[in-house]
Amino acid sequence: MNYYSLNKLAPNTSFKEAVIKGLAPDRGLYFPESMTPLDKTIFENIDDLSYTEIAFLAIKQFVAPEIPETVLKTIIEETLSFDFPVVPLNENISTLELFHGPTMAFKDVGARFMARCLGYFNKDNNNLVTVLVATSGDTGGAVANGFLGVKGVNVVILYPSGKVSDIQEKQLTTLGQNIKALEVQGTFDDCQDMVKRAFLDEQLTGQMQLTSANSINVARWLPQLFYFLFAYKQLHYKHKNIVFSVPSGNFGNVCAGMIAQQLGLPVSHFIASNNENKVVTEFLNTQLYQPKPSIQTISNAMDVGNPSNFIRIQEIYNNSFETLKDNLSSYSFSDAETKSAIKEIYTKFNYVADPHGAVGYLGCKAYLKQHPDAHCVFLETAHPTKFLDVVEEVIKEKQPLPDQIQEVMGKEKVSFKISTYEELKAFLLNK
Ligand SMILES: Cc1ncc(COP(=O)(O)O)c(C=O)c1O
Ligand SMILES: N[C@@H](CCOP(=O)(O)O)C(=O)O
Repeated sequence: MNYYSLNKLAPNTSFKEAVIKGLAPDRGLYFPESMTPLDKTIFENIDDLSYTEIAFLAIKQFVAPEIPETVLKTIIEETLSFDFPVVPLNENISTLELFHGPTMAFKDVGARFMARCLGYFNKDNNNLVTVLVATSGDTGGAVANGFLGVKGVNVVILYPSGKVSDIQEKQLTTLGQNIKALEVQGTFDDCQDMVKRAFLDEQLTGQMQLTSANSINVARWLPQLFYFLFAYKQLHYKHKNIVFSVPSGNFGNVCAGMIAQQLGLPVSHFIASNNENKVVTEFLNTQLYQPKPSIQTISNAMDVGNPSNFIRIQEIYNNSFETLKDNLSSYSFSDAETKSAIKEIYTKFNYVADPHGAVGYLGCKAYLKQHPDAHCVFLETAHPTKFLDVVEEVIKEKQPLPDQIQEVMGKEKVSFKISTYEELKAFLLNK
């Protein structure tokens, strides 16, 4: 598959080059040149297919021919070595748990898939690749874990100081080896801007091969489409009118769901559920797209004021506002509403949700008011214990710590403080 830049000022490129570059030279995001819908029988016979078979059939067109099918099968098997259960809450609402991976956030799949693709592309050369990542909380930990010890790859993670949870910070600052963490005095958007600026800096790109492990990288973004197929496999026999409520920040996840829809997944609608960072909610109400500085909330991984992937979403729907509105609704919720939702989910359904999942639940409720016949699946994108302070305060109960979390708790944080792009550049050049 070839990819084109959404800024349309750079040459089209292969999957391999798109993964190694991350962002196109014109600063555009890469987008697949074509998408062939999957054979209908795949959806008809989905019960007979395993998760790895479904994932293989869905992604192979995007990575061929650079990743041979036998290699792809191994990459997928290693990537998907944990479960993706759907838990029903009532007749109209289920949750898809995406936190059973090593860092207990949905980013694990994309990070593990991309690390293995890059490892494969790098196996025969000695060129060192530097992976730059901006994180508002979860991407950093997942990328640190997924890329730890990958030959020929150094990872530099930028995170906003004081704006990630304690456990998230431990996950991204304690692994050592080829993983370095930079603590930025600023917001997630500042981190993301610095990363994007580095890709354009010829002094840097002349001396090192830089790539991104944020969802701007197609190998990080596209595997997220698996989740929607896995949910369908578990629900299709019970519910016909399935909609997904996706807690959204950088909009990579909901956009991956839309790719699954383009591949033929019978899903009738998407809901982008937001916290107070609501540029897309406002766009759908006003047709004005106005990025804003991000606001700090208790669903911190969604504190994004200028979501990278919105441009891909517009491309999927041919930049038509009407088509977009037919396929996407968006709602925004305050921290107080999110806390009430955590409480409600616990008291009504005896289920402990994290603040991001709780925003997704609220999105379901808002949508179901207008569409009572739908079955809404909200994505539970991180494990509640990653946000221990908030969750325990709301449900007033101590939560047991899963092994993955206990493992990092006692480790020592190592980070380097920076405030400006110049400091990032100096760090990269002196490394
Ligand atoms: C727990 C959690 N929920 C939701 C999101 C938002 O996902 P996206 O950036 O793909 O919109 C993130 C971060 O990406 C996250 O870590
Ligand atoms: N919410 C993310 C922000 C970055 O999103 P990405 O999907 O583009 O990596 C985080 O947790 O870091």
